[in-house]
Amino acid sequence: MPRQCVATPAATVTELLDAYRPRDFFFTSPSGSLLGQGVLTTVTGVDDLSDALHATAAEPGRHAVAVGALPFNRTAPARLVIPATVQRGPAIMPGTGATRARRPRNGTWTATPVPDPAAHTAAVKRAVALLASPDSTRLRKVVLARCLRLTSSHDVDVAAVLANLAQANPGGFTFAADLPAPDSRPRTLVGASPELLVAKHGRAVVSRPLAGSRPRDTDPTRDRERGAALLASAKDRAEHAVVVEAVVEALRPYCRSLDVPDEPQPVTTPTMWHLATQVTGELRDPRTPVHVLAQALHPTPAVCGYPTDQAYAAIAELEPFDRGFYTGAVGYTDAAGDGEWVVTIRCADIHGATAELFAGGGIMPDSDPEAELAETTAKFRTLLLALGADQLR
Ligand SMILES: C=C(O[C@H]1C=CC=C(C(=O)O)[C@@H]1O)C(=O)O
Repeated sequence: MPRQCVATPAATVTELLDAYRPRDFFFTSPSGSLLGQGVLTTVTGVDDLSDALHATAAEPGRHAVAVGALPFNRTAPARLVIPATVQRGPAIMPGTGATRARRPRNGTWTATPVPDPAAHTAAVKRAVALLASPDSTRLRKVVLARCLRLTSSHDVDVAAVLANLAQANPGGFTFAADLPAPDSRPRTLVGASPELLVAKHGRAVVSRPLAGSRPRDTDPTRDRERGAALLASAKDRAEHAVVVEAVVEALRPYCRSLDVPDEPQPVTTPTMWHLATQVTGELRDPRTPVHVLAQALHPTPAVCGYPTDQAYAAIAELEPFDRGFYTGAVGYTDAAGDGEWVVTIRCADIHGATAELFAGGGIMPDSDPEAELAETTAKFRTLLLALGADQLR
């Protein structure tokens, strides 16, 4: 019987980041940090995760932990791992300098947008037409994304990118997850998501969907105006409401009570404003594992659209690339079924000297194609800054 060694609490976030190597799993959130190293068991279906966790005998008195990533496509294989060792640490305390940035040694970059900006605005126009079409009266929202393929003259320093993301986004969910690679070099999904898909502790469940965005402005007055304009925007509030409705609909069967604020809140990351709603609930059965809730919620209309099947079909028609693990979920579950899973956005898929960055936005009947393009450009900045490639924007 495999045994997992879990040390908790173990280390500072900086120690965990310094110990991180490609192929490990790293996750930090406002409630703590985790580093998983080595592999005891690998699982490709989220439905098999609970059995794998229970089969893993933890050290006496300790809990086993499963970590990993779910792809956007619910029928594609997930990458879920029970690591050989897990170290837990505290959350990053914003403003305390608990983490430090590293200068990435990546050489010179070339960038290829897929699709190119003009093709993305054309796809947004087609989506707007689809949303208005009498044939698709039920399609209310679709999320369209684009990819920026970067190639460096050197292999990308994934540990430096991860440290930079953690340092620049102390209030977010920064992660690195190993992915199946086409050769012997590691392939890593790395990012700093602002969006909590679901967290569960005992009976308590929390989801914080985001939808509706504006780029930040360097001028504080104009920046505040952008936040206020976002909160006042009918288009963004409608886009947001679709997501909250779907989150509530997915959680309701599992919860004996749910608390849903009437109004969204404007929240910031270093690069973006978003509308957020914190949904909290009490589970009927506290043994429901958090990954089961994540699977019930995924994909929310924040990353796919609504209704899901029609939105999924529109994405397949309009996006000229495979999303892979972008707009999936990343997180961990412990032996009690508690844990956190976040929406895989503001991320890159890094393999050798290439980094594929992804960014999308929710398209509504009144979306402006140029504004949607600008939104994706602004969202790329989270990763471009961490890569030391911000000059490419
Ligand atoms: C799909 C993405 O963002 C989603 C999450 C927050 C806000 C969004 C928006 O305003 O469109 C998107 O729904 C992405 O960042 O790639």
